[in-house]
Amino acid sequence: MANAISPPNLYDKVALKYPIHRAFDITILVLLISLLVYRLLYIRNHGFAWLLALLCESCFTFTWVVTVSSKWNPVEYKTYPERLSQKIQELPPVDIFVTTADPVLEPPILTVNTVISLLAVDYPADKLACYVSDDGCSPTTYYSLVEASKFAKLWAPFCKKHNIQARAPFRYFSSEVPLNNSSEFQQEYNKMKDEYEELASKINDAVEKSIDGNILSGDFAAFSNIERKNHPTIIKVVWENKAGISDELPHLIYISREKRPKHPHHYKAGAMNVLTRVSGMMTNAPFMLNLDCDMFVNNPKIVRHAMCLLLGSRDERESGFVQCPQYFYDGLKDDPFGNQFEVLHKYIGSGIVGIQGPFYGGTGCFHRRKVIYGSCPRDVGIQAKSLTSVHGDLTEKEQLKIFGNSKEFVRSAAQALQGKANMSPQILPNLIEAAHRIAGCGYEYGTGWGKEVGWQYGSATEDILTGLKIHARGWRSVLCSPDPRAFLGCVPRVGPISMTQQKRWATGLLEILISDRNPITATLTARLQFRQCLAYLWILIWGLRSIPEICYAVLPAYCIITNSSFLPKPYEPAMYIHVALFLSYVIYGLLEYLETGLSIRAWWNNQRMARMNATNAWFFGVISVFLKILGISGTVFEITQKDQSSDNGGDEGRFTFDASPIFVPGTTILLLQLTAFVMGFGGMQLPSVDDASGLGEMLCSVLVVICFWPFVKGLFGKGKYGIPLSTICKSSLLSLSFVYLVTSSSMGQL
Ligand SMILES: O=c1ccn([C@@H]2O[C@H](COP(=O)(O)OP(=O)(O)O[C@H]3O[C@H](CO)[C@@H](O)[C@H](O)[C@H]3O)[C@@H](O)[C@H]2O)c(=O)[nH]1
Ligand SMILES: [Mn+2]
Repeated sequence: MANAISPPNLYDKVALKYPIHRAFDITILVLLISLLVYRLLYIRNHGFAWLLALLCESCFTFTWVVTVSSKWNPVEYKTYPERLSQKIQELPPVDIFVTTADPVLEPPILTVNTVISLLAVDYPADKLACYVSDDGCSPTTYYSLVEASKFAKLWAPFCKKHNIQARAPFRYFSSEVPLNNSSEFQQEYNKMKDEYEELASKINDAVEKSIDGNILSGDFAAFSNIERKNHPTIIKVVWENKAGISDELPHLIYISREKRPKHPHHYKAGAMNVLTRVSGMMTNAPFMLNLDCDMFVNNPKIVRHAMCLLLGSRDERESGFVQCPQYFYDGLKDDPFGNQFEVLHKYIGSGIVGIQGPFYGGTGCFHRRKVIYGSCPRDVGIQAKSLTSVHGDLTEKEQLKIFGNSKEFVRSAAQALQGKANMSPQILPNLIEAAHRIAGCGYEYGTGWGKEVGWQYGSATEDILTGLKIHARGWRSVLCSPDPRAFLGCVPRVGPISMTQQKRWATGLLEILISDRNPITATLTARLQFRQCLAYLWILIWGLRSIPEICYAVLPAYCIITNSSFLPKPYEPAMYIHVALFLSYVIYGLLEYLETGLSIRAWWNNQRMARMNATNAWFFGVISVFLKILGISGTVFEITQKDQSSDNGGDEGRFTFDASPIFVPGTTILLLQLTAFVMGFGGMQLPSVDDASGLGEMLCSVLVVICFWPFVKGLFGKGKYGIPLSTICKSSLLSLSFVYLVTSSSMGQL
């Protein structure tokens, strides 16, 4: 029994080697620095355009430095769930959280599929409990869950018996009928298919009839006469695994937390904290898995894979949390909206994994309950008091202050902090009254929730902020990327929706950067590693990057209009720096895409979307943070619409527009280039001093137009494919004022 003495590893950490990539990284860095040196040396001979180019290129160089640092040591984890039984006696309990917020933007059938797939995972059912938070307070969602739990009682055994991979029924039944000739399987398959169709049609009917709030009764009475943003807490035990049987269904609990108009509810972070507390009181599992409502289980063994990482390391500090990469299903071909992030995951993602560990991505993540409650890794010892207010020596009074005024909850939290599982199984319905109190909107007032413990408030990207807080206390995190992929979610399939999402991210990230919880402070005063700080900066500066991007996109047009230059002339040797930089950047990008198995078209789409997102969505992120600082408006979490299959009727992937001001910057940049062409070719340029614009500026301007080609099409498109007239008017006005201003000020200088 050699195994008993030294059990095998539950996982391996493998360093990945990409020497060619490193060569490109360094080459581009050297070229960028040479460019900056060259600009500085010749700054005296040149005008404003040169200075602006220098400033923009300094920003790009900084971005490149943080990118290279983030990518430098890529790492991958391999997990061996089949060895779990040799290493541990009993699998630990896991509480699962699913959040949904709007039955229209997030159709209940999607949420229900996610929940069903979770109820059917390959893990002892008595060790799981699934909590669904419904910020939409929708009786339709509740009804759908009740019906879904009935279906899941048939579905889970079917999946386990036949070892089905796709455990979200809509996914399973939308693929071809599996080749299994046994008549028993065929019979069961047909039965399950009928059952699922019946469930889907029931849910569909409920959505269409949209249950009338005045006539709700019985089990639904709690939903009668309420408003979505003004209602008491509703908690319902949809299904309880009373006898604790491992092949029954896990518990399923519905929660709609209290909302009142005057109380901030902190969007998803607020919902997560309520889920944390209610589950703490009911099942108090030491591990928690959280998922957005559209992320279904694609690898039924995922909880076991995660356990390899959570239980397999000698020091639990190594795995403060386990994040699965966010992958999507049914993404459009060649990623026209640049939002599938495959290349990003592969290179930057695995690079960050090699530093202090992946960022928390908001979904598909396994947390340790005690880490969420604010604890530090053991080895931090005496330092803990400076890193967290939740340390070993808290009195009960202090605990009540931090965790809120509920003795029952504080007792469960103390257990969780000691890493103990819930010893005595509880009868769930008996706990509902106490649970109501901790789900109330006044409960957190004056406590540590949102700041010292739980999901962090104050940013629209609560995920990054919460993960940052955890890393700052000295925890590391791990990436779990089994084959097949762990979870799959929806990706926006329409341009404007994707842009709104990017805007929210840029907003939330910038909110973190300017707050006192930024990574620089965390490195100086806490235990965030220096290179992890650079990795956080790489993502937190998304919004700010819009400013040099916009300036650089306007620069060629500016130079042509004012007849000045920001590039060396074609015969000057310095031109080689620019050409080499351009070529190595393009070749490197193509290499990454082709190696990932993507097409050249996908590379181009991503490049162009990166420019369009930066100049439009990210810029609006900056504006909304600016308005927040001025106190003019608060930032909001605009929910991403999940199912847009019918929205783009036949012409999927074509960019569409709406009347949102988000498209003004892009349209203006485009109109400026067009104006510049007219002035350049029409001989309307200003007379030049000695530094006339030339071929370089013209080519750059053409390149900008090509990047903004969807906007060119939008200028001439009709309906949703066209840029609305109001946007064109605003942009024309902006462009004209710009041309007037720059020409009149240049004339003044002559
Ligand atoms: O008031 C709210 C708003 C949102 N949500 C839920 O939050 C999740 C994420 O919202 P979604 O609109 O899908 O945002 P995405 O941009 O797709 O989400 C990404 O970015 C978010 C941070 O901006 C993270 O929280 C997410 O996990 C991550 O997937 C969904 O389950 C929502 O139901 C709530 O529960 N309450
Ligand atoms: Mn989402």
